[in-house]
Amino acid sequence: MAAVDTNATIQEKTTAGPVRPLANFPPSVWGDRFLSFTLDNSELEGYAKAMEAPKEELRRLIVDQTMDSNKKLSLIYSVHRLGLTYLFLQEIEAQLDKIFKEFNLQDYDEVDLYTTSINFQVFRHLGYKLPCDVFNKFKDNTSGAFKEDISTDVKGMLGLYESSQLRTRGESILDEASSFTETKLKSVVNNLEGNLAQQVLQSLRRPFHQGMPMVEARLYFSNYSEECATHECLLKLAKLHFSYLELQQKEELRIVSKWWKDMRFQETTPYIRDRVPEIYLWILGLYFEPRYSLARIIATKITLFLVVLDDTYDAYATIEEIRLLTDAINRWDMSAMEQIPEYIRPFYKILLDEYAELEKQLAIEGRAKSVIASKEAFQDIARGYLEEAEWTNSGYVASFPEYMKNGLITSAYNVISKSALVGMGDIVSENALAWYESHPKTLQASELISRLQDDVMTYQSERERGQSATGVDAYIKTYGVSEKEAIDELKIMIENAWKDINEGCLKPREVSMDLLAPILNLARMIDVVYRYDDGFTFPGKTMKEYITLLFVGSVSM
Ligand SMILES: CC(C)=CCC/C(C)=C/CC/C(C)=C/COP(=O)(O)OP(=O)(O)O
Ligand SMILES: [Mg+2]
Ligand SMILES: [Mg+2]
Ligand SMILES: [Mg+2]
Repeated sequence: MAAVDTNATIQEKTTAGPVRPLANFPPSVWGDRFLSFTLDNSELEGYAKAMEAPKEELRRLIVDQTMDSNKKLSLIYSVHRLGLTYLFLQEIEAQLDKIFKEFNLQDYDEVDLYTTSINFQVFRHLGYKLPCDVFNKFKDNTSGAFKEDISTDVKGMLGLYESSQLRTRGESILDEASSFTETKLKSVVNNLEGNLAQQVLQSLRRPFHQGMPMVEARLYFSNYSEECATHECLLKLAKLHFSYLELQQKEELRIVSKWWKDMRFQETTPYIRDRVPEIYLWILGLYFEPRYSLARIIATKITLFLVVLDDTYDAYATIEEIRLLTDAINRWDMSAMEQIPEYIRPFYKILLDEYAELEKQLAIEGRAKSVIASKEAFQDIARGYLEEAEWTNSGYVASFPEYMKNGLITSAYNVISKSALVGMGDIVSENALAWYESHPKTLQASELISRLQDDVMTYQSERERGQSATGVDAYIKTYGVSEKEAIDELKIMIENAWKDINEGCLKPREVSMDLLAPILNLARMIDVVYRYDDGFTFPGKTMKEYITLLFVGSVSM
């Protein structure tokens, strides 16, 4: 082996500057693709106008007193799966209040598994805790296991599988149902055909409850054509609604893409993950309603700041630089510019300018507090990222409880959910903000899911890059178990956190569902991005598929 020329190596080291934990992240999948869209407002208004008639017709159907309750629930189910609930929320809740009040278990004695599961899903999705006892009759009284004969009822099994995702703690029949139905569906899926095959494949890949609402609505429209065709007005409204949303979302994506390009992040901090469409998709996952258009743009920008921050701390800055930047973020003052490294000054200036602009805008509506809450959460996560960096720098492996205390912060779900509130308007009242500030159980559960699901999917590459703190390694160290056992335990914690979110969304709720939805949907987006791999660092699968479905090509229906 040739003698190593130590002089050259030493020489290289001094001119090349400090050693940096570079990650060489894969480049953007999309480049400037979404910059060229131009919104035709008259086209948008045309869709809005065309929606009026089918919307009125559907409203009449929803309030129709002569309709049988199971048929009514089945219609509401399709409305919900198509993402149309928000257009009829009062009417739907009035119907469900009435039917739920009349509920008694005996009425379900003769109802088949599929209808029972549709009813169960509608009630649970809309916040009514229909008892899971409605499924008792499908279990064998002696063995206590699910009756084998239901496993030939594929639609019923599929409905039971989707129903089980809505379970809360203590509903053991649904714990069993989830694994029982998943096993059965996997064993038959290859022998199925047509829509039913597509429906089973779709749910096995990701159940509706863990999916991204906007995408799930499109998939339901494609794979449940029979259910969507029960009423002409439903089909018509769904198509027009998708067309309307697509134009609005393409315009929002253009706005944030142009902003990102104008801010020149890719030039000033080239080491970061260039993921603008992916982060916009993530925020779209929180809420797709047209009224939250501005909110999506604001939350996308702040979450893009988080990507710059996370990648700077994880994949570029030295520990000294991290300490200086964290202090500057805590000081939140332009005078701190001179203390931070040259390369991160543009980011710091844009960060402070953007927040100052938001605070000014929201102060006009008397709602600057939501901006301040987001800013304080941003300072909090910078301190959380510094803690991780200090552990890595010293090689310290935190205990699991210590890791999780910091990990709920570095999950970023506190700062993102608070940033999502900024543009939501008057629904974000003082007590809504106070509830978020109280760090409620539902938010903690969403943070835990984000932190631990990400760790399960990224710990190996982070370990290779010398990062000492991940949930997996902290768990192994604290409880002296194998890597596999640690991961299994983390997955159980994630499953239980889902049950807490499901519980938190049931009536009587602490706050309106409008304020809970971003938290629930943030947990859903973790499933979308990290169920099978690190879908954010490597966005060529699910995220690419979803972005293509929603923003590439027109609504072909
Ligand atoms: C943690 C998590 C999934 C956050 C989701 C919310 C979000 C979009 C945060 C912005 C930073 C980011 C993309 C972290 C995920 O990658 P990573 O694996 O580099 O995050 P890590 O450095 O915190 O592990
Ligand atoms: Mg990272
Ligand atoms: Mg990080
Ligand atoms: Mg990670």
